[in-house]
Amino acid sequence: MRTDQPAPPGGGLRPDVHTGKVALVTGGGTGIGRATALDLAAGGARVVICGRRPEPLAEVADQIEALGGSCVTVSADIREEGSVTTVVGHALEAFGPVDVLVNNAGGQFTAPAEEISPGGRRAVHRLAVDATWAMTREVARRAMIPQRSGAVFFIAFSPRRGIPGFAHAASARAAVENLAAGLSLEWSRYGIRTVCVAPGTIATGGLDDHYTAEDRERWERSVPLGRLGRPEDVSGLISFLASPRAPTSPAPPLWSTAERTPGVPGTPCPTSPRRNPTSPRRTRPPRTTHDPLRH
Ligand SMILES: CCC/C=C/C(=O)SCCNC(=O)CCNC(=O)[C@H](O)C(C)(C)COP(=O)([O-])OP(=O)([O-])OC[C@H]1O[C@@H](n2cnc3c(N)ncnc32)[C@H](O)[C@@H]1OP(=O)([O-])[O-]
Ligand SMILES: NC(=O)C1=CN([C@@H]2O[C@H](COP(=O)(O)OP(=O)(O)OC[C@H]3O[C@@H](n4cnc5c(N)ncnc54)[C@H](OP(=O)(O)O)[C@@H]3O)[C@@H](O)[C@H]2O)C=CC1
Repeated sequence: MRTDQPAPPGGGLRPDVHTGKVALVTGGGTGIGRATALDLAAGGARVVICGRRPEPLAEVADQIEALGGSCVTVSADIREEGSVTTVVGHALEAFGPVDVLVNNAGGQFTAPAEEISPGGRRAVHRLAVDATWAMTREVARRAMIPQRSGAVFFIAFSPRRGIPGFAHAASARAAVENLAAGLSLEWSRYGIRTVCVAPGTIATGGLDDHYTAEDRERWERSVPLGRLGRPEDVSGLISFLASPRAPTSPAPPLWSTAERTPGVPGTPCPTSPRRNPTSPRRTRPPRTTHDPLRH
């Protein structure tokens, strides 16, 4: 099978596969979230996307509408108290009950574990774990539990055993993965499926902005296919799993789009330059290039 072909639009699914559904994608303005919003819309879903910056959201909405779909954007920082309620309120008001929630918003910096401050760890967990749970609970209570159906997606990391430089972020995703597994058992009584997708390393703007070319080359070498994944690899899987074709009975709660060679002791931390080099936080001790796992 050729693996370098462009991904088919809509993940190759029928253009009416999601007709009548409402999907909410957090972080839907860029990368994996953008591809997911486009794929779900290509299948006929009406889509709500949120993120902090309005510009990328507007671009995605324009793209969806140009293809004949419907998209509402909500600019919000979902870590802030109240913003989750606002986002869900907008979704319900615009399109009615949400059928598909994709908890995609997330991010982190990389640093040797011992240099991650409590505030840095907290910043990452507030987004990956707390905001994700707040969004899931809000959508479940206001839409999915009352209508006794729904599909909730979570994004984890692969490899799943821990990643050097990501002690805070990988542990946050482990929490999310466990949440998906627990909810899939608990909420099956409401007809709600909860699924965790663990992408490998996916070539997105987020990856380009936050990691060096050297990190990227090393990641590419670690992928058996020899190339990074595409956002459409992940969005196509999510679109399929949100469709009626997806397995419904005790669905495996974790799906992986790619597996990388697991980090072995000695794998150096990726470097993560700050986006704004004039940031006052640059005054912290320079990040070392030492290998935290090598004695
Ligand atoms: C397989 C895995 C591959 C995954 C790839 C992807 O996910 S690609 C997707 C990639 N996309 C993304 O990753 C999305 C973009 N990422 C982000 O927006 C940020 O990384 C964020 C999620 C932490 C946002 O947090 P925010 O706006 O709240 O940040 P803030 O500036 O207010 O700082 C809060 C705390 O964090 C600390 N701190 C921050 N940076 C560093 C650093 N480099 N070093 C050390 N520490 C750092 C900072 O000092 C402070 O702690 P303190 O001083 O109070 O103790
Ligand atoms: N690319 C990869 O290799 C992998 C990515 N992932 C995860 O997949 C998800 C998407 O990543 P990717 O597309 O690569 O990266 P991006 O950085 O492009 O996507 C992150 C999205 O989340 C939004 N976001 C971030 N913080 C907040 C916030 N506080 N409130 C609302 N929205 C927010 C961002 O928009 P804005 O900045 O405007 O708020 C952005 O649209 C992330 O959770 C990432 O960690 C997981 C494994 C691998």
